[in-house]
Amino acid sequence: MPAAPSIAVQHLRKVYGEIVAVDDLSFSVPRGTVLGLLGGNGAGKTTTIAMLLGLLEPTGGSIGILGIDMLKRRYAALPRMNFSSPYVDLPHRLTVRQNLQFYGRLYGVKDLRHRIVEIAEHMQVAPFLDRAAGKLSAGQKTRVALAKALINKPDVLLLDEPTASLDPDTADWVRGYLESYQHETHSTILLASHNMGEVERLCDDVILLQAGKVFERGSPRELLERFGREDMEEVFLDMARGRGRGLDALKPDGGQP
Ligand SMILES: Nc1ncnc2c1ncn2[C@@H]1O[C@H](COP(=O)(O)OP(=O)(O)OP(=O)(O)O)[C@@H](O)[C@H]1O
Repeated sequence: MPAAPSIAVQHLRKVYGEIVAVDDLSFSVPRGTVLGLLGGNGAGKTTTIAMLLGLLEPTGGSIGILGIDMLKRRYAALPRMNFSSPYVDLPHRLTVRQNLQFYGRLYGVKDLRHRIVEIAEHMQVAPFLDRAAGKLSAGQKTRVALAKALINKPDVLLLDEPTASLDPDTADWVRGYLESYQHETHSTILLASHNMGEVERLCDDVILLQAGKVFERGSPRELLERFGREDMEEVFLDMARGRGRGLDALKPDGGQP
């Protein structure tokens, strides 16, 4: 029997008053793969990630992570997950070390002292472990957020703009790190990003989201072929400017009314 996907989302919906932020979204992510979630501002990426984490209650639909129903038993899955987001600040007054200790305990990390030293070295935050988190530069904060996201060696990692604010060299190095982490641990990553090079490099599969709905889905290579483009930046611009075909165009009637 094939293994259950690490992430299984069905008919997910989130409505804020008149705004439909996520509209009947269904997808699954097999274990050991990376899914990219792409979309313009307001497409519903952050809302989707917040629902996967149980931070936001869906208006409808279901979410399974590692075979666990997140709407009923999320506390069984959370210790094996983690996330980073530029929209969620770590407590400002605590030092980086105290933050990592706090989250490490929350996730029940064994031999936490050693793990903090290890991840601080990997994410190159060791020189400012004893500085208050609120007093770091934007790029330093991003690296601390990633250290926090990896503290429990998660099986499922949700990354919202993981390289935001990083200089090109550091961003490239972080992508390399995530690539090796994913290969070594066979973990599953969901990546929301506006960086198309990052998506092409890291993702096995990509969902193009528009107004909370799936506009297109495929591997970067399939999307490039389907759109007749050379890189994902051009694919993204086609979608944003209404030149993409969308899933309707793949239906036998070509989406004709
Ligand atoms: N708390 C809220 N109340 C009302 N509307 C909201 C709320 N949070 C998000 N929205 C709306 O839901 C839609 C999806 O927002 P979301 O933040 O998920 O988009 P996004 O794809 O992450 O965008 P960005 O790339 O700008 O981060 C937007 O129209 C947004 O204005």
